[in-house]
Amino acid sequence: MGKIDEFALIARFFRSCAPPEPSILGIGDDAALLPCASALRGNRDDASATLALTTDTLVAGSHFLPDFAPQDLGWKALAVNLSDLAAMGAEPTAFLLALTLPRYDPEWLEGFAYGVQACAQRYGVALIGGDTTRGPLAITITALGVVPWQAAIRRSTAQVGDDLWVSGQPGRAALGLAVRTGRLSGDLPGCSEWIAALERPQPRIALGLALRGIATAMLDISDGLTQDAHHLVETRPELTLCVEEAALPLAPLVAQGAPAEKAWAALLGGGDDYELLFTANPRHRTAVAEAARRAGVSVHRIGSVVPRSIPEASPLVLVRRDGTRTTLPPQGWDPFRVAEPLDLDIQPESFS
Ligand SMILES: Nc1ncnc2c1ncn2[C@@H]1O[C@H](COP(=O)(O)OP(=O)(O)OP(=O)(O)O)[C@@H](O)[C@H]1O
Ligand SMILES: Cc1ncc(C[n+]2csc(CCOP(=O)(O)O)c2C)c(N)n1
Ligand SMILES: [Mg+2]
Repeated sequence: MGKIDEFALIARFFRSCAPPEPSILGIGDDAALLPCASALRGNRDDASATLALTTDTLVAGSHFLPDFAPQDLGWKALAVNLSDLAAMGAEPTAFLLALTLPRYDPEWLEGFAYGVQACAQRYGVALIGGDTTRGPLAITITALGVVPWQAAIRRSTAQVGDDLWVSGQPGRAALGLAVRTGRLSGDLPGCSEWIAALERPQPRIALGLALRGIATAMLDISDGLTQDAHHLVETRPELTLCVEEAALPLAPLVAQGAPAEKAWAALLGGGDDYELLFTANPRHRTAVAEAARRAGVSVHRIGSVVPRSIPEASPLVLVRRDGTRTTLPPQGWDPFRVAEPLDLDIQPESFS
């Protein structure tokens, strides 16, 4: 295959099939939005109820290592889909499960089903259908949620002057993967937490719901903080996101024993984290903190949205501790690029 990334591929081959219908939100956000006079969740009379729909695949070797426990795989396959609903501020309802299995292995299936069930129960979603076939191991889940059309939090609606926030501790999953592949020692104090982030991600459903009416734009950072941050301004050439180095939650990873350079790379471009990246007006700082407290998740204010000075200026800028600025390139996961996930071109100030 020639050199192309995932997003260029979708734009080139699939955009033309997208609905011209303005009442549908199609390709380009974490989930599609399909308005329907819905009977779901008792919203029988609520014509504004909208379905949020998303699908994600996990493929052996590409998304998980061969020794990944089936229970964890079941949990993660559902959790990564629910994360895309969380990123819209949607309430998850149900899911479809398409399984491709190399062989019938009841012991493996029991573990996998147990993990799916645990995640489904935790987030109150029902399995309503799917498909089962034979082939190389792959799991595709399609998740459905509900959100009033006006309440859905899109990627493209950040405002000049907004704060930029991130939930939790991005970088842990990439460090967990580095431990699992022997690139980091398994004796570091943070290991069990990093591996839990990799194997049992917690979709930020409660936070997504609590941020309705507060966040102006949002997405989940499955691919890596800087790469996904670029998506927030992809359709907004008049905006730049400024990320303040001093505000990034790097210290907790280092305190847990991650070598500073690896912690930095994992934080900015590791991916597989499923935290929420969002913007909100500064007058909502207390409301954001309160939403996070209610959801039981930490949030960090890591930067702001500013006007892009000239069209060629960078969509994403790192503001160093001394106030100097440098372009932040999109770093993160791309299934069509094979790269060492913890190698980054850009270094924190202390080692450059
Ligand atoms: N083959 C495809 N055809 C049509 N749309 C697609 C296709 N693949 C992806 N998309 C759409 O492109 C957008 C970006 O896709 P992507 O899978 O990167 O979503 P994401 O939320 O950024 O990442 P993740 O899958 O890691 O959650 C989404 O709106 C998705 O629905
Ligand atoms: C063996 C192995 N290799 C790589 C990774 C990292 N990884 C997998 S999926 C993903 C992001 C979302 O993917 P997608 O956009 O394809 O849904 C990342 C960063 C892993 N966990 N295990
Ligand atoms: Mg997403």
